[in-house]
Amino acid sequence: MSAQREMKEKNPWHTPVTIIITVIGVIAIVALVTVAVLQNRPFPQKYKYGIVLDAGSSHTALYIYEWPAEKDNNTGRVEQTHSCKILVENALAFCPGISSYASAPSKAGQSLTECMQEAVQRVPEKRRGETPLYLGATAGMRLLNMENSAASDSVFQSVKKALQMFPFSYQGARILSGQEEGAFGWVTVNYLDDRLKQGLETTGALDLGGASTQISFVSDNYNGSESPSNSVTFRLYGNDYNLYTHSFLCYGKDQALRMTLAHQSQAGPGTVLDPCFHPGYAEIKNYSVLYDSPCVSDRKPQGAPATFNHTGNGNFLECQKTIKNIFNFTDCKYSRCSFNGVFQPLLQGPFGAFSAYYFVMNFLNLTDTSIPLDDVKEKLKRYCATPWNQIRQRHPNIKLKYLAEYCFSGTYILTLLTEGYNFTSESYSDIKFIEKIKGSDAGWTLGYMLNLTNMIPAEAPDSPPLPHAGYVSIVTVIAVLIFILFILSLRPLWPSCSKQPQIV
Ligand SMILES: Nc1ncnc2c1ncn2[C@@H]1O[C@H](COP(=O)(O)OP(=O)(O)O)[C@@H](O)[C@H]1O
Ligand SMILES: [Ca+2]
Repeated sequence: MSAQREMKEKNPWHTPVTIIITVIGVIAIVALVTVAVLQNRPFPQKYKYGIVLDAGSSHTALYIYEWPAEKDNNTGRVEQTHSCKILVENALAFCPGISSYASAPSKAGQSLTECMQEAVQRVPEKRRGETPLYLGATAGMRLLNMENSAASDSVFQSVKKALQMFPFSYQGARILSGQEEGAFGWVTVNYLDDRLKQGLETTGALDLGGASTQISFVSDNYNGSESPSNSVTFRLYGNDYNLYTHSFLCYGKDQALRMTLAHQSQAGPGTVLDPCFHPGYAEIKNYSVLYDSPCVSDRKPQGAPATFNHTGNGNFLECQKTIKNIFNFTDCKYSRCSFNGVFQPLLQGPFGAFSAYYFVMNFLNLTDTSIPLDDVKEKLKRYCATPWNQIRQRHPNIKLKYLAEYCFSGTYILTLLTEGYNFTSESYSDIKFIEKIKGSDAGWTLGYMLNLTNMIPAEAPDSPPLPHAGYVSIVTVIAVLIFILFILSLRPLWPSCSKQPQIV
């Protein structure tokens, strides 16, 4: 008995002080690691939302964006979660832009109701009040404003009244300048591609609408001084960008078609034999409708009846020649121009081409730009020469207006890119026809919202040096090391073998 008591007394592990220290040590380590884990654990994902209405010349679309609530300032985090196209009741697949309500402005606001109600359902109730809501109108409203500013104001009144009824944070409805439309399209594409935060080479943006078209890119040999009105500067994530951008009003594909047709109708009243429409295509059209646009400077031919026969003969080369008539290539007061005397620096790719560029080239199966340009033209030549009744049979579900115009639209796109912007057989392959990037539509809306909500900082944001998992691992390893050191530091007190008591 006395030997056992002696052993207990000599073995320091059995002293109450050591036991208490060890227990406190273990508790401290567990507490340290737990605090590290809990304190730095990522928050459960909560999202914030933003809504942008794109009031284009041909239709209005609503986009909802979301981003993690605690990371307003980081790139690549804002995503499109929903989009809604405004359709008009009783008019199957007919989606007019707000500018078409010039004669009945009150209906412009009403037309937005369905998509807005959908948005209410999509945004959680407690976020609605803080969700910014923007409406931006583009070339359709620019033209209406030029033609009849009172009608344009009434349309905006109606739209504003309607939007303010919804439980979002309404931030205004306005016409974007062509420069903004081009620049924000460029921001969207480069933001979604994660090129801005990483300071990578940027992608140019080509946007084809119905009433205007935009080209925006960064060119190394362009500093903005030659044509200041084409220059937009940004400082994003600590990088400076000097962007060239131009918007050609009236060179969207619907107005370009109008200008081409008006030019052809000047040949004489009665019939227009149009190489940009399929053989067998024949429609009776109104001169007054054709000439009802500030883009068309020509007048209805003298002594013409109210209508004309629009017939097709499907000839790509002739169509291209006809289209060239709407471009002016002669006057240029700068070192180089695209067309109509507009300055354009040397092209510098890559380029993303979206909106109608994509819709048209996708329909024509021509989005693959690794196909040589001559082969693309050859395919389009064959497509244009295909009789109209065959085209209709092949595509029974495509809206007839689009179907009738794909030959013109494809030819217009190739003419605009090669003759207008000076893309060559080589640089054509720098273009990518895109609809979406990582699930978000390419277009000006996202860039517009990022800009107005200050979500792209001028300087690179500070980020924690370690990710959460790394931080927790390091704290754990250090805690365990401290514990081991502590145990080792008790070593002099450890019982030695020689002192082992003999149990008899
Ligand atoms: N599926 C489609 N096929 C062909 N063209 C389309 C399709 N969907 C939309 N478009 C066209 O895309 C263009 C979109 O232009 P929009 O954004 O409304 O005008 P803008 O940007 O000039 O204000 C219009 O010419 C419209 O007809
Ligand atoms: Ca557009």
